[in-house]
Amino acid sequence: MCQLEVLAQAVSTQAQTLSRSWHEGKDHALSSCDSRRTTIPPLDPQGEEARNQLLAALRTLEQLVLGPKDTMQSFYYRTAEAGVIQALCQLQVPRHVPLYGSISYADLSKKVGVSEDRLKHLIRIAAVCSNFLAETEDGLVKHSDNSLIWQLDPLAATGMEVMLDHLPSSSFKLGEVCTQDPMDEKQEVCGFSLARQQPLYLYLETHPAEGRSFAAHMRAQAAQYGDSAIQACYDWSRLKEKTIVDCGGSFGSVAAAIVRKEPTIKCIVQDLPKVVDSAIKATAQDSSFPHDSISFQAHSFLETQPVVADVYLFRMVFHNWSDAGARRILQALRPALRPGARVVCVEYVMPPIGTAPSYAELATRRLDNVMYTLMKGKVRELSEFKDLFESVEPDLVFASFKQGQLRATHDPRCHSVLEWVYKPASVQGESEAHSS
Ligand SMILES: C[S@@+](CC[C@H](N)C(=O)[O-])C[C@H]1O[C@@H](n2cnc3c(N)ncnc32)[C@H](O)[C@@H]1O
Repeated sequence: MCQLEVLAQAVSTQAQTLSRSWHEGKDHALSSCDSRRTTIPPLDPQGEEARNQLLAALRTLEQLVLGPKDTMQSFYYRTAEAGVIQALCQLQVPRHVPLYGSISYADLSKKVGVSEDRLKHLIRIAAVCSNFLAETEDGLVKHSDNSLIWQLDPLAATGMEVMLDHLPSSSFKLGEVCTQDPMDEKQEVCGFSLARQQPLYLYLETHPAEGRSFAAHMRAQAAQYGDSAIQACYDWSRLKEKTIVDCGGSFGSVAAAIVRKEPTIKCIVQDLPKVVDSAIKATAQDSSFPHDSISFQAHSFLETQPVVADVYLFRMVFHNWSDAGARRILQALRPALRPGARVVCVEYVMPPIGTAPSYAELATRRLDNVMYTLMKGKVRELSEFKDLFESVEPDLVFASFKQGQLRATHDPRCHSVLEWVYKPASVQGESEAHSS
């Protein structure tokens, strides 16, 4: 059998397994007005693995069928097609198309102030190329599975709009970034800042509506699977009676998940002053928030850490920072470290090239690209994490690594956990002397 047939057969086998798992639950209809589902239904482990394998096989199959020249063309065509979806969103088109039923081009044209002819072209491009919006048999505009998100999950839709507005244009600055900062020494020189003349966080501050949408979308993404992903990723019972500083802990949802699992833990959530202000206001109204166990503190992790604690937690922080920035964060932590203190990172970790299933590596390399483009961040391999910590504080001894799930599409279950313990050489020397 040739590669084409082998792949096609793999697709068929995996599709059968996926279909079995998919149809086991009652609620299996994909995004539709009736199911109100914008994600695939929960699958059993076999179904999950079949989905991963299927996505990888379909991608290889498509490239094989296209051949190299048409594959390369499809890359820039798709970028241009993302531009069409961005334009339709900017014009608020998907919000004017009703959840049920349809709208005429004439009415849509009046609502968004663009000619019927131009709308027809744009919507037909989006519908045919990206399954975004659709036409009824009578030539009216209705939602497709993909555009339904704009009606069913406005928070996700707004987050996607922010990404569509900025990610493609920022990514086309990467060459310039590498020319201006060839050694990755300047955190502020990144695709986003070259495209928008200011870094992402300042841009979001000066565009408050976008800032609020972006932050809410990010929080919703991080909170997928509720408390369970964070509670399962580490044995929090090992930290009974301990104090954790959650560095860059945002609105305290991670801290809340931890103390709900292990109520003897005390947590201090640190973040930038504006975030802490909003977090205090938001949690004050939330009677389910474990106020007795969690306090908030405004502190930049680029400044000397003021709290001596048992554990310093960094969840989804380091991937936002270049090595130079990450070293600053660790340097600022050093003065607070006491023997036995732990540093725990909950992060996406890049598998060394070619070692993980291709679907998992693809998803993680995509994330690496997004982080570098938007923030000069980096998704690190385990060895890169170890080198980073070693370069700043060799007495932080690497203690453990727990691999997150390998999946074709990322969610908090994919987070790995890395742990270091502070064992200063002098203390290590003393304990060795006592034991001999
Ligand atoms: C990707 S979010 C992760 C939030 C949270 N740890 C979680 O896992 O959901 C990064 C967080 O770092 C915070 N942050 C950025 N710069 C910071 C700084 N210099 N000092 C403290 N926090 C900072 C942001 O406000 C944001 O809450």
